[in-house]
Amino acid sequence: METEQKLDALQSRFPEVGKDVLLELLITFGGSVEQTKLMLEEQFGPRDIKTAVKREIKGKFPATKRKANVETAASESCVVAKKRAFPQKQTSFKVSKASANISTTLYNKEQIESTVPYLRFYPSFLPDSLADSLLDELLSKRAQFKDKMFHIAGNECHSNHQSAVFYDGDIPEQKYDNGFYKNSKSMAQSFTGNIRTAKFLIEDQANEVLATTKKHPLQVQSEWRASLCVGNYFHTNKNNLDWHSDRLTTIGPLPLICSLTLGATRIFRIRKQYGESPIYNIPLPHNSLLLMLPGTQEEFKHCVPSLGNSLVARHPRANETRINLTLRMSRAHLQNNTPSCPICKSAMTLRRMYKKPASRGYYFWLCNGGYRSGKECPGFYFANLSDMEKPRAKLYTRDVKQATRWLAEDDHEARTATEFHMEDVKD
Ligand SMILES: O=C(O)CCC(=O)C(=O)O
Ligand SMILES: [Fe+2]
Repeated sequence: METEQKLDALQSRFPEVGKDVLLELLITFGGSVEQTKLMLEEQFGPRDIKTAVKREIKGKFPATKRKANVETAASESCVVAKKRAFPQKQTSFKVSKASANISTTLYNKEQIESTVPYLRFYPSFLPDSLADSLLDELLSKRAQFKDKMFHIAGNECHSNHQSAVFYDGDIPEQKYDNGFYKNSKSMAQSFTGNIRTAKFLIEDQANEVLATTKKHPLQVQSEWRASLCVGNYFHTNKNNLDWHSDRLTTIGPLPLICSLTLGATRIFRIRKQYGESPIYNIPLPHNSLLLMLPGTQEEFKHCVPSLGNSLVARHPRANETRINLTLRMSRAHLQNNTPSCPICKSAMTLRRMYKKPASRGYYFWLCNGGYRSGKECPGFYFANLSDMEKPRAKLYTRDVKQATRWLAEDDHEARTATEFHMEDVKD
């Protein structure tokens, strides 16, 4: 097929992507329409979905604005600020397949850890007095938790829970996730004394667990230190957090994330990113610690639903309010060397492909300009993370053979897929 024909074929499937960008991607993939299509589907959603579903999306998104890839759209509880073109119902499309699946509730440490081995669960983790005073402190800071603001399909959206980002020490110039959210600045705070005390106890627990696991070269090799804490404020049972996996941009591949719940008991849900996965419901009570071990963000999605029964128990002082703190370790060189978008120069977001077995596991950089400012841009690079720990590393490539890839040990489907000529690809 001639290049022009290839471009026409791609354009008919992805009318929202400009021809110049398609050409750039086609070159990146050595002229392979199949591989370019895989990558685009990763961003924009599959194109062979059933007509009914297609029609549903079409009706909701004008063709020019359909870039809001379904994945991203579903990843935040979105309340459209200005226009009503982006319906909240969109979320239900993305999860409908999984919702039809069996959902199982895991009530205790043994059930949680044996069913989802990527998780560790510790009820009543902090000393009671510390958990209570941390809860009181955060309740009193409610005004400092802000809506996350971002764009989907050109519309300004607000999350329907509030967030704050706490930094260990001074607030850095370079914000969490490279200022992914429009209001990253106003969400920034320094660790309080209580958060720092909790951090030390959580770090000890985390390092004890990590010492029992095999470290992958992409993981943090040193002791795990929480330098960053993302707080989520769920004022009532109506506040929720939709299906997502946590962004890897500043915390890197295979991160450990430690999640502490304070206040009301709500359901936390988790399911595999791909395949016919059951949904697991995990009630997280006050002062429980959930460790999401390396690989959890790569292989699973999680959410805190606002279903009527998501509130399991009120808290004597916080009532329906639940505050969640997720402690993370940012990787300085990764953050400093995030590439700029080759098209619009915005900062990019680090993600991992998972939808198709043949491309699953590749890390890639995606322009986040559209999400932050509303100006849509499909800028893309593969991620080459081999020099991630070096101060001035080039962490991107157009060559899939140089791209960093991680596959779960039990992902036989992807390990045996051939479309990407696996024997040529560095794992
Ligand atoms: O509130 C929770 O339990 C989960 C929070 C979360 O997923 C996040 O901050 O990314
Ligand atoms: Fe999360």
